[in-house]
Amino acid sequence: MAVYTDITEGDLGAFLRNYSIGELLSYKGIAEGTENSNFLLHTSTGPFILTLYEKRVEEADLPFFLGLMDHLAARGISCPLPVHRHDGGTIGTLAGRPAAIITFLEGMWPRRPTVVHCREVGKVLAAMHLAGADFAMTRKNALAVEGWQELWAASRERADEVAAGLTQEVDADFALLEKEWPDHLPKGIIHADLFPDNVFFLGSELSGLIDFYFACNDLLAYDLATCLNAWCFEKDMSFNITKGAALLSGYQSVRVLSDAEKAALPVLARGSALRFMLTRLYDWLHGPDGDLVVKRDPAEYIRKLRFHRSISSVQEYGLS
Ligand SMILES: Nc1ncnc2c1ncn2[C@@H]1O[C@H](COP(=O)(O)OP(=O)(O)O)[C@@H](O)[C@H]1O
Ligand SMILES: N[C@@H](CCOP(=O)(O)O)C(=O)O
Repeated sequence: MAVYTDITEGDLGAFLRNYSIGELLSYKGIAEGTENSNFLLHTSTGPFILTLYEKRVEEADLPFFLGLMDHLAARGISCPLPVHRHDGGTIGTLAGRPAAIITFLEGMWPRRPTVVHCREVGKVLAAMHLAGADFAMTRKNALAVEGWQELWAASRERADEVAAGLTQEVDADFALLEKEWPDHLPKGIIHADLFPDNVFFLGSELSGLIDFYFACNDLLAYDLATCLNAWCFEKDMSFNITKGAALLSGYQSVRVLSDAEKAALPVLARGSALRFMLTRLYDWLHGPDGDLVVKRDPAEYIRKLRFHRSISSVQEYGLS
């Protein structure tokens, strides 16, 4: 993330009086991340994460996100737990933003994902899909095709400033995706942003998942396509088929893909690459700047989109 909203010690102290997490020893803003403002708190009972929810998070969705973490953790998926306040709730207000405290998850996200990481992520993604099956709440994906169109409408005019020819390329992507988006595939709870910085490892062991603030109900295979994009490209933007194979076989060791899901992977991966290119492009053109704000480069996803446009068979993703 970043820090978009700063807090004062006085406001934080008053906010913490609603919790039984001990005495505040220190706090600092976390520069990592993109969407919300996060702070690392140290109290006399240990470390915690304080999140102030920003622009893309609707307050009305917070019970879904926080309830999902509780639900998944109860089914064996390691993730942070929302800390309850004295009044039983998990959501308060700090510096004018909705805010919550979650437990601290040990581990580090992999800066250079390996084949082993990819296999582990495939397995945990499938396990999360199965564990989410009986979650009682639902949330529509705000960043499905309609949401992409809004981002594009707000950025299209200046897209060629970012990459020559982008306007024409993306218009063609929309024409294809609106026609071929597969609505008939298995749906359920998806993470929708399972990038390396949202998966923690202790050594080669996966220690847990964070950042459920895009989670929603959508196509399960779309979540897998997002992981292909986020985990299996090298720094030079070449697709690493060995990593793709590890991710897909890890996933299928827990949940087998149907033939229709396999066949849809190219269009899903293209749609997912478009989605991340568009949020990055929008933030690049319209997002706030600041010392603790790191903007992500849309160019990476422009190149991934070009790769997916060139795919002629799903075997090119490493599917055996
Ligand atoms: N529960 C947690 N335990 C440990 N570190 C966390 C936890 N949640 C967030 N962080 C830290 O905060 C950073 C940003 O969190 P993230 O949820 O990805 O933010 P955003 O939603 O703004 O992208 C992470 O990269 C990690 O360093
Ligand atoms: N993963 C997205 C940005 C969302 O940021 P995160 O810190 O919540 O993962 C991207 O890479 O564009």
